[in-house]
Amino acid sequence: MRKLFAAGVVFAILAALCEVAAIRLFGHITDEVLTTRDLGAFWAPAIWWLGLAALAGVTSFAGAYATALGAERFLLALRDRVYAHVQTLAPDFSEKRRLGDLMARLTDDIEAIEELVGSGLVKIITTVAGVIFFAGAAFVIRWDLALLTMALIPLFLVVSKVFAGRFRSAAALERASNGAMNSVLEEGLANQPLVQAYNRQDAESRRLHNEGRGWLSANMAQAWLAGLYSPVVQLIETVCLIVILGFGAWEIAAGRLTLGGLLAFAAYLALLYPAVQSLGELALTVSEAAAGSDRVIEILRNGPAVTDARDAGPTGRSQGRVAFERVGFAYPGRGRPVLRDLSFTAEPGDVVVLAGPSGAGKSTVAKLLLRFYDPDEGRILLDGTDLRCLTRESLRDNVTILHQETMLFSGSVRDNIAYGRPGASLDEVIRAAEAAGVHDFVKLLPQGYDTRVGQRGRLLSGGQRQRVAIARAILRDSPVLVLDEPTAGLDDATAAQVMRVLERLMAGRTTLLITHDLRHLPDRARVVAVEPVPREERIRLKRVGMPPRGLRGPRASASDRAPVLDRVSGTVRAPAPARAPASGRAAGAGAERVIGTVPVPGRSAVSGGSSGCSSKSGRSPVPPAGGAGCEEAPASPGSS
Ligand SMILES: Nc1ncnc2c1ncn2[C@@H]1O[C@H](COP(=O)(O)OP(=O)(O)OP(=O)(O)O)[C@@H](O)[C@H]1O
Repeated sequence: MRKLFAAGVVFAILAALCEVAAIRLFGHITDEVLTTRDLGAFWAPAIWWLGLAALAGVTSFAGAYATALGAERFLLALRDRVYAHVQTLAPDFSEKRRLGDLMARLTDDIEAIEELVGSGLVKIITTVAGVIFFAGAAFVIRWDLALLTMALIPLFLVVSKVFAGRFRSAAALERASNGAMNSVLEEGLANQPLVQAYNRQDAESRRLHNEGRGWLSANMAQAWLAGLYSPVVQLIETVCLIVILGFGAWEIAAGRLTLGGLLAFAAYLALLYPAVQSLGELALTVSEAAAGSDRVIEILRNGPAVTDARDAGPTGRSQGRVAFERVGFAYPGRGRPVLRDLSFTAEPGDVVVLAGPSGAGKSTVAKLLLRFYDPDEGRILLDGTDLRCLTRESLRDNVTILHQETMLFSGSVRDNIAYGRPGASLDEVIRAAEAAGVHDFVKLLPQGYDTRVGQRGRLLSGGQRQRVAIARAILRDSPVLVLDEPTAGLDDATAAQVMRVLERLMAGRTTLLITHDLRHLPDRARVVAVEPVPREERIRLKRVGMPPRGLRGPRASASDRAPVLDRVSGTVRAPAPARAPASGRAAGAGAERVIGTVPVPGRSAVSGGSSGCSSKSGRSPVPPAGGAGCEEAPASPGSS
């Protein structure tokens, strides 16, 4: 790209030099041919002039092409870079923002940066070079006239400076309102079924109109400034030309300047002043570009919430032993912790159900397991290794999450299933689809596996989308599985059907099942209740036992109803024998039971030494908060 920009500069300078030489020839023709009426002296300079014009045409085309190519490549690379950066940030980054605004930053505003540092830079260099050449040539003809010309140039610069400041504010407003307008469009289109079902079409149109009005007035402010700028500058230019021509006429009358000299001088000025003027316009473009670039830089300033430690290593295929050891966590910027002293273990083949009220922090457990964030206290282990000692890529290769809201892309059914394992063959896709119960309905689709599923899979039913996502997870075949509310909102029969499909997926894997719904749990399920952290500095740790399915209910004996106890690290131990659920709460499933109350340990209680990355024990002492023994790579903002 740099080479292309350099070539653009060189060609543009060559073109400018050709113009300088052509004007010199014009002066020569005026003095040696027109004034002397010597036609014989015309042909040689005329042929040179033609040659120069052809060369100027070729070089200016080559310069423009090289600059455009460099600019487009720069744009492509910059967009890739910023998008790749956004993908390193915790998903909450985009969730907290308006998507339309984010997209405007990734498209229009990035283009503005290109204008600033790509083609803009080339334009600045070549315009400055043009100013120097035309001014230099004018100096050669008459240095005193040229000095007078130069003395008038600051007038242009003062005017452009005054305009540029105002233009930047207007451009910043226009960028922001463009983002706001895109957000309204994106939200309105993404939620179209809701908009129509709630008869909110007019309200949405009004919302767009209001944002559009803000955008319109910002654009008009820009148009007003740009429109005013040109006549003001042209007026100054005309004044300058009249002064120079008047002075030149006086010099000709005194016999100190030839007509050809004055005409060539005027021709240089005719190129010089527009060049100076376009330098001023560049100041406006730069102002506009700077407004856009501020918005992109704001994205780049956000660093990822976690980075790989310098000594982090990849893990191969994990066995799937997961352990949370006295984990405490608060979202960045939120003082109140979401999780406090959470401990549980899950062995390969286990199904650990994370149950608890809405907002208790169940999904946060999944985010911590995927290492979107690191815990503030305690640690999380995979096969006995602290997650902070693993590379995020290898960790995530071992964990598959099925989100509550099924996420599909707008490609075909096959594309969406194969997303779980890029490069999977059609046979593998079909096997996964069969296991997930997708194959039967896909056979009925017009193009089978090549049928496109529409934006976010909207052309499929909710249940079909969910099964495609399950097939994708089956194909991914990772040892640890996180299922986030897979049966939320489903009736009993459908929930049972979904759980039957999921059981195939869960077989042989470690599963964390986040749910409020305690129906249809597999026999081996153990329930860990996640409680909201109370405001006071004490925490009640709840444990829940799930009697095996089929043994719940009134006919089960007391021993049958004994909970399958979770292993608990820390101070809480297995409870006294279980009591039968009092009132068949939660559709007869094992009712929640508080098994212990433990004080929140002070920092000294949890800082019993550091495990270091080499520790393989899932029961090793809890390290100091935030330290796992791995060296954190510096999370320099914007440097991922
Ligand atoms: N990115 C975030 N930044 C700040 N707070 C958050 C963020 N995500 C979640 N929270 C807060 O953390 C708490 C726990 O959220 P979480 O989604 O883990 O709850 P949950 O138990 O999964 O709830 P539900 O059952 O309703 O899905 C909530 O109070 C929520 O508002």
